[in-house]
Amino acid sequence: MNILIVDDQANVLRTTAYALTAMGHTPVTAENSRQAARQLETEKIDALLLDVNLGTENGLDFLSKIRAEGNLVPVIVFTAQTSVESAVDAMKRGAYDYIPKPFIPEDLKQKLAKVDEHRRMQTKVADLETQVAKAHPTVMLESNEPAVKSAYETAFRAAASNATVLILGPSGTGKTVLARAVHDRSNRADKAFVTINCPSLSRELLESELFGHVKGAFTGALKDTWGKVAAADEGTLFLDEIGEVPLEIQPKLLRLLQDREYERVGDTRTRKANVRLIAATNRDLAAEVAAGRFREDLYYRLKVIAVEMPALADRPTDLLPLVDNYMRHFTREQGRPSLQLSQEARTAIVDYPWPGNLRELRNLIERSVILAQDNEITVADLPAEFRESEETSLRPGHMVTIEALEHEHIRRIIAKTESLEKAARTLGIDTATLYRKRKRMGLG
Ligand SMILES: Nc1ncnc2c1ncn2[C@@H]1O[C@H](COP(=O)(O)OP(=O)(O)OP(=O)(O)O)[C@@H](O)[C@H]1O
Repeated sequence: MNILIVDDQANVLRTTAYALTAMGHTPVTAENSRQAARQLETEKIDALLLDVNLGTENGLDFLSKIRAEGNLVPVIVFTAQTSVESAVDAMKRGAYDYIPKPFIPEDLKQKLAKVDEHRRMQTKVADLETQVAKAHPTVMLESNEPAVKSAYETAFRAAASNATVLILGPSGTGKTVLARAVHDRSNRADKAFVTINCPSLSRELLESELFGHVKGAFTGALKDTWGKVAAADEGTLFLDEIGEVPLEIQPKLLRLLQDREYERVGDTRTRKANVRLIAATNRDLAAEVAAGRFREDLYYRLKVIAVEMPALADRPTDLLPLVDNYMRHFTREQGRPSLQLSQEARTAIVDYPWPGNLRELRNLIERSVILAQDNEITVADLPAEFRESEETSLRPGHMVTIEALEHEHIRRIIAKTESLEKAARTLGIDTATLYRKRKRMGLG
């Protein structure tokens, strides 16, 4: 942790800094409240050690002041051995803990370990809160599709390393969910997972959002800030839509990847950040490189471990398990445990091309569960595009050839069943025959 020590006695500053360094922390020092305030503004401070007696100043007044400004940094107060009152006063004013002076390094170490644990819990809670807010249905990370299985396997094998993972694929295919799953399987799982959505910000804002800035760096930079790179220190930074990062920022990302170094906007001091990067894009990065919109060196650096999430239309055998997964989740969430999906509605879902991928499917199931009037979701409960596809599709009794009907029937049964064996059993033919038919019809 970066720890600020505030004490007016130079020897205390020196020995405490020495002890902190030996414990693996980075000490920063200040002799009075003015210097301390400046350090809090310019440095990323994780904990503060504050002496009650700061010469002519009272350290506890400084504590009250930073709390009034909304600064929640954990503070451990140095109190005189005999003064119970100042310890009580310190706790009342928002100190995290106190330690009587002189102290032995072991006591300080234990108190700091508690602070560190507290910080971790705070990050975890913030993280869980965002997850809950997004109300992710139970994520399904199994698949019957070889392409998806291989994407998951590669990504999870790389999870334990610090390697950058690039996740490609159309919008709504689960790139963010996969990035999160990689983080959860890494040895950084108990640290922060920080997301930055690149296209939603202008170049200036994106740069400052990533790296932070110093006061006055640009119009509107009213105070020093720390960016998401600093927030993700020791954890994972997820760059969503990296294909849209402006060319000017790309070299800075490359430097962060290669040297783990960066500077805040308007700052000359180089800082280190131990972040693991996961990036995603729905753009064809090779084409972006060819068009001169994406740096080739960054592209090669990113694509060392690249996985591709296919469109939902290319995952036919995953479709119904995903539907059942969402049905379970939303019927529970909406308190409608006996609600079912009718066979016709299932067929309409199988027939639909799913341009919006998993996101569209999730939204459809959520909407249907909320709106269904009886205990069954029927085709009539689905939006118009599903009913149209049902009416225009090939059905017995429509003016179509037997071959076209057979083709359509086989396609749907394959899409609905988990294996070719099961499909063959449903169709009443043997697997080898189905295999041949499928090939001839171009369904495999
Ligand atoms: N494996 C999964 N199991 C269940 N639901 C999933 C899964 N993956 C994604 N989803 C759901 O699909 C939706 C889109 O997922 P996600 O945001 O990860 O896609 P994305 O590819 O990152 O999209 P975009 O490119 O638009 O950012 C979310 O609502 C998510 O809950």
